[in-house]
Amino acid sequence: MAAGQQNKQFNLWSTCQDYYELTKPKVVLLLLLTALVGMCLASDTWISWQILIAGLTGIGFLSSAAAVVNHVVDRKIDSKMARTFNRPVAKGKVTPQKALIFAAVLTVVGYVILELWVNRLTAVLTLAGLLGYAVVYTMYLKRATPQNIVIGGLAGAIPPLLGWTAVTGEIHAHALLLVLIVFTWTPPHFWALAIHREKDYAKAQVPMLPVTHGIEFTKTSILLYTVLLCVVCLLPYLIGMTGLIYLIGSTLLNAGFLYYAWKLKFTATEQTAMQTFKFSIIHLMVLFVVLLVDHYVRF
Ligand code: HEM
Ligand SMILES: CC(C)=CCC/C(C)=C/CC/C(C)=C/COP(=O)(O)OP(=O)(O)O
Repeated sequence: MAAGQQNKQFNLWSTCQDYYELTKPKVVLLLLLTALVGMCLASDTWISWQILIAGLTGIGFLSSAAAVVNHVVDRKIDSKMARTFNRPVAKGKVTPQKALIFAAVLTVVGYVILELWVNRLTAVLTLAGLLGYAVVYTMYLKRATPQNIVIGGLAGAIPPLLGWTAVTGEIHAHALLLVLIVFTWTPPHFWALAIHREKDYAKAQVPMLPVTHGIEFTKTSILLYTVLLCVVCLLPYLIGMTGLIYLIGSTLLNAGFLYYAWKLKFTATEQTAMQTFKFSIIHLMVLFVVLLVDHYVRF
C-alpha cells in the first residue's frame, strides 16, 4: 500500500476515535445499563426486541449528544486541567462547529427513533435529560455553585425512568426509586474524584465542593451521602419491589462503599480518594446487575 493511502487511513481512524471519545462511551454504557434495568423491572414478562433496541439506541444517542455538547461548552476549562487537556475539542483536534453538528445529528436521530419506535413520553423525558446535563448543568450550574453536581445529578440519574417509560409508557413510583438511588450515589461518586483533582478544579476556577468548602468538609459530605445511599438502597426491599438477592447484594456493596467513605474521612492515604471513585463505579454497575438477577431469579 502507498504511504499516502496508509496515512489517510490512519487519519480517518484517529478522527473516528476522537468522535467516539466525545461521546464519553464508558459513562454512556453505564447509563444504558441503568436504563436496561429500568426496562426489565417494568415488566413481569420478556420485553419486546423493538423497545429494547430502539429504546437503548435512542437513549444512548441523546446521552452521547449531551456528552459532546459538554466537550464543546467546557473546552476552555478542559484545556486548563491535567485530566482533560487532551480531549478532542480542548486540544483542537475536532472543531466546536463539527462537534456541534455531530451532537445535532445524534440528537435528531435519537429523538426520531424514540418518537417512532418507543413512545413520546420517553422521547420527551430523554430530551429533558439531555438539556438538563448539556444546558442546566454544564452551561450554568457547573460554574455557579458547589451544589452543581447534586442538582445536575438528576440528569444522569434519569435513565432507569427512561427505560421504564419505554416499556410501559407511564411513570411509576418504583422507577422513581431507581432514579433516587443513582441521584444519591452521584455526590460520593463525583466528590471522591474532585478531592483527588482539587488543584485542577481550583486552577480552572470551577467551584467544586473541595475548592469552595475544603477537602475535610467534602469528605464529611461523602460519608453522609454514602450513609443516605445505604438507606435509600434498602427501600426497594422494604416496599417489596425486590427480594433477598437484592437485599444481600446491595448490603455487601454498600458495606464496601461505607468502608471506603469511612477510610477517606478518617484514615486516608494518597490513593484513597481515587480508590473510592473507582469503587463507586463498580458499586453502581454491580448494584444494577444484582437488581436484574433479583428480578428474574426471585425467591
Ligand atoms: C452530575 C453527575 C456526574 C458527574 C459530575 C460525574 C463526573 C464524573 C467525572 C468527572 C468522571 C471522570 C471522567 C474522566 O476521567 O474522563 C466520571 C467518570 C465516570 N462516571 Fe461519572 N459523573 C456523574 C454521573 C454519572 C452517572 C449518572 C454515571 C452512570 C450511571 C456515571 C458513570 C461514570 C463512569 C462509568 C465513569 C468512568 C469513565 C471512564 O473511565 O472513562 N457518572 N464521572
Ligand atoms: C439524556 C441523558 C440521560 C443525558 C445525561 C448524559 C450524561 C452524559 C451524564 C453523565 C454525567 C457526567 C459524566 C458528568 C460529568 O461532567 P463534568 O463536565 O463535570 O465532567 P468532565 O470534567 O469529565 O467533563
